[in-house]
Amino acid sequence: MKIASLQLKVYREKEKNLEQLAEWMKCEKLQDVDMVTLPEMFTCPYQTELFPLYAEKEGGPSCRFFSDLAKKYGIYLSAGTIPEVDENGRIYNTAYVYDRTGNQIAKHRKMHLFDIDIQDGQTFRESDTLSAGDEVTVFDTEFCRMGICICYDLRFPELAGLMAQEGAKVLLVPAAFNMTTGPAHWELLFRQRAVDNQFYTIGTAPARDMGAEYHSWGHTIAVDPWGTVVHVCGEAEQIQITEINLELVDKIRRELPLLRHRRGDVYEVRKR
Ligand SMILES: NC(=O)CCC(=O)C(=O)O
Repeated sequence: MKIASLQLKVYREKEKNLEQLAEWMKCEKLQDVDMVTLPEMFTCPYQTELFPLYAEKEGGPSCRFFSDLAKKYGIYLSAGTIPEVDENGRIYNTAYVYDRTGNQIAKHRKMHLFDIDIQDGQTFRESDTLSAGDEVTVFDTEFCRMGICICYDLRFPELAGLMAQEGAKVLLVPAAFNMTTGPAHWELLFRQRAVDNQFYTIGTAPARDMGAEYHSWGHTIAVDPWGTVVHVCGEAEQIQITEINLELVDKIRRELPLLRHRRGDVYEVRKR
């Protein structure tokens, strides 16, 4: 299975972001991939006050655009995240995934809102305009089961653990770390979750734009189930191609059987 992760720049205009995606999709490198993954909030600059302005209902114009693109190229599309508005006017940071025929096969609302305040570093309060989701999300492809969570969600090992317990062999993470926590924790977290759960972790980030209000760390990354970094990008726009070796997942889980060695008789991680 071949996954292409697109580290794209985020423009202020929503339509321009969709247009650039359509252009990137024509690229030669993408013609034989099985899945394309996109960054967090890739149609909307990462600014809390903009989320309500860019928000769309599930099935809205951006969703239709993604679905058409998945169908046109016959690929799975993990369409990053976009702001979603529900019937009560609540806004979520939402990831949608489409199959090769354009059907929506997964939807994940970010569960852990990114509210941090680091002295002399990054401050952000997603909860100013966003609500949190409460579903753990896995989905099936013809290759394997996959899980998906969004950026800050990755910091919570129980969530990734639940997806592994539910059979995920690849974890997709649309994300946008920043210049404070990115250098310190980005690679560490992707490696840590991969080693804990013996699955691939794929993080897709926006390219860095120093003219934007929020500076993305970039560094779109793929880590294998042994914890080895398979690829990592820099800060500029780039395509990362990852070959997923599912036999490696099975081999590592067989030889170092962490999932079987959990002491379910003493502790457990479970959904409420
Ligand atoms: N968009 C996010 O959730 C950012 C998360 C982040 O940077 C972190 O350090 O965690």
